[in-house]
Amino acid sequence: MSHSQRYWAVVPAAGIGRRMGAEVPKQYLPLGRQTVLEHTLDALYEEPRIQAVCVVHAVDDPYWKTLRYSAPRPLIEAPGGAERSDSVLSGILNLLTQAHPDDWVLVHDAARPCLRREDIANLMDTLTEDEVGGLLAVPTRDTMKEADDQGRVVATLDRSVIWHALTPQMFRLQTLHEALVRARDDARPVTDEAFAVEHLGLKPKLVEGHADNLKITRPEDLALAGFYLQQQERL
Ligand SMILES: Nc1ccn([C@@H]2O[C@H](COP(=O)(O)OP(=O)(O)OP(=O)(O)O)[C@@H](O)[C@H]2O)c(=O)n1
Ligand SMILES: C[C@](O)(CO)[C@H](O)COP(=O)(O)O
Repeated sequence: MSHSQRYWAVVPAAGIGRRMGAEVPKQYLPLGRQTVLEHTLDALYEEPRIQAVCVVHAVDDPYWKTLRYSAPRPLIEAPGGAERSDSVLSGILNLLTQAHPDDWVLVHDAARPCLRREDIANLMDTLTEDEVGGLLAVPTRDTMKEADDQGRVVATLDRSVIWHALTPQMFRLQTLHEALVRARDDARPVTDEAFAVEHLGLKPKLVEGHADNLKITRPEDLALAGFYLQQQERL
């Protein structure tokens, strides 16, 4: 690699939180004295190798401007899209105006505030010389069943090969750009970055993280996130 490698982050924060069913999008719900999104940003800025964070928020988002977040390093804004993958692509396009295509980007959900410092560092250390990139993930713990359309078990799966995909997901900017543009042009829905990269014929690396890096999705998840932040002495 001829240039010195740099690391950027994209935080998709343009969702409406339909499954959460709260009065405000879940990234703006309070967890102690800060919002979910501010805890997430704190976690990313704690990693000194990340030189700037691009927050992707909805164009008409009235909540973003009410935050009084003081970022310790550059914070870039980009407009959100209809799906998560559209929002991530918007962030990538913004970064490509100022970054090198071979720079790394870590995409991390706004709704995952409990990301551990050591998990980001481990992801970066593991992948920095990798050809493809990869993602934090945790192996499944339970016995896994495959169902038919009647909700009846048709198979018990080999759980040793099944992982839960978490974020951050870390790829080179040009790889992720190509993957997301191709997914968009093929009208293929992709629920995470790795899914898009897989369709380029590449194999993202799974880096084991921790299950406390949960995504706040349903109402009961908020209290659990508060508990995990307390355990990490961040609340
Ligand atoms: N069009 C979208 C949809 C989602 N996200 C972000 O992607 C992350 C993970 O998505 P998810 O948990 O599905 O969030 P929501 O779309 O807000 O939730 P729901 O599907 O329940 O509406 C969240 O940080 C969310 O803000 C985004 O930036 N742009
Ligand atoms: C990217 C993600 O957080 C990985 O688990 C996830 O795919 C987000 O979307 P979901 O529809 O809530 O699974």
